[in-house]
Amino acid sequence: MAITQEDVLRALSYVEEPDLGKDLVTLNMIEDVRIDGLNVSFSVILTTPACPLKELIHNACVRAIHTMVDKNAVVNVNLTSRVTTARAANSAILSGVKNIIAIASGKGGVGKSTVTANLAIALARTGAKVGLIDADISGPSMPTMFGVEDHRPHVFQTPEGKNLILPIEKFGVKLMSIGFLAPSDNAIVWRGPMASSALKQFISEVDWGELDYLLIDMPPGTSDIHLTLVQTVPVTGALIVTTPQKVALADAQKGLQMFRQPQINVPVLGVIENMAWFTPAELPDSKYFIFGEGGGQKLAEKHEVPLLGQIPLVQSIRETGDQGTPAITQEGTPAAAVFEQVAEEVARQISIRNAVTPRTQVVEMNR
Ligand SMILES: Nc1ncnc2c1ncn2[C@@H]1O[C@H](COP(=O)(O)OP(=O)(O)OP(=O)(O)O)[C@@H](O)[C@H]1O
Repeated sequence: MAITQEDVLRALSYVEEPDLGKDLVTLNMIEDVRIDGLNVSFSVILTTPACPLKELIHNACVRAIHTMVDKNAVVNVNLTSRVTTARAANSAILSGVKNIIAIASGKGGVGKSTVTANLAIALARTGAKVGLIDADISGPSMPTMFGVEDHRPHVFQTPEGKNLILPIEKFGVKLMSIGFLAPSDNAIVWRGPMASSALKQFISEVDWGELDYLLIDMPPGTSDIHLTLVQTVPVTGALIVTTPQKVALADAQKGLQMFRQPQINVPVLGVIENMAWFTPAELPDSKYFIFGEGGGQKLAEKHEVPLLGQIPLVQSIRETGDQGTPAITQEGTPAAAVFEQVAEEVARQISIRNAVTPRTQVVEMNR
């Protein structure tokens, strides 16, 4: 008997998206079903191009067609993606941006900027449209890490007469940094209100265009800038970067709790443990837990959020950052593989958040 579209959809209605707990047909993830004799093809629209479950979903689809439709069918699954959003369709601010992600740490120097830079590039390399705001006034390091210290963003005028800044583009990421506005030895001027107004400018006066993910590298601790951010845009979720060290964890917890305060109410997507162990280049299989062991896991468990990854302390991560070619760009290296995995986990948690958690509200200002 000839295979029909109904046969195919019925079979695929038994394939579950493991994270979202519903089947692919109910989730409207199947499109473009074509049948030609025993040749069956269809598209599966994933929630992110960085989906770590790609292979699993692909195999489950093929198995479902072979088991429930025809064991001799030649199945061609076209995996593609449309990044989900929990933002309102008519947002006035950052209207083309689907997900706004704050990256925070409690303590300074835990590697938040290093993690953010690698994460942004890793997401862009999967095919996602990615922007990055460096709002870290304590030391805006993105221009160095992206190798664009000497670049200055151009300003252009829209047909409506509004001035817009064009972000710098490198490694497939659109970048704006406080570091582009003042030489690094002037960093001290970026205290308080000036930094907050720079962040607002980056949000409303930069031509971000369409983005799947806009990452915002926040200053360490909890500051005015954090409040400015949540009062200006609905933040999709926050990532907390920490080392396993006790003092870093205590500060990371404060940062995490700030986002969770009822009046702020930004979902915490998970914890990333950086400098989880030291691995010398000449002993790639050795792990020295110089900042303690398991701290990120404990923090994640305590606050019931996922541990999104553990990044080792390796010399090449520091060196490549200083050289303006972050570790993720060094294809085939263990460090690049770690950041790829972290990026997949982050994208996965954003998709889950968008499916199950209500939209974030902008925090009202109390004057
Ligand atoms: N996993 C790692 N392995 C080796 N070096 C690292 C690693 N992560 C970060 N570093 C290095 O540690 C230093 C601090 O990192 P980074 O500037 O990213 O931290 P930060 O938390 O953003 O700091 P700040 O408090 O200034 O915002 C940098 O020299 C960076 O290259």
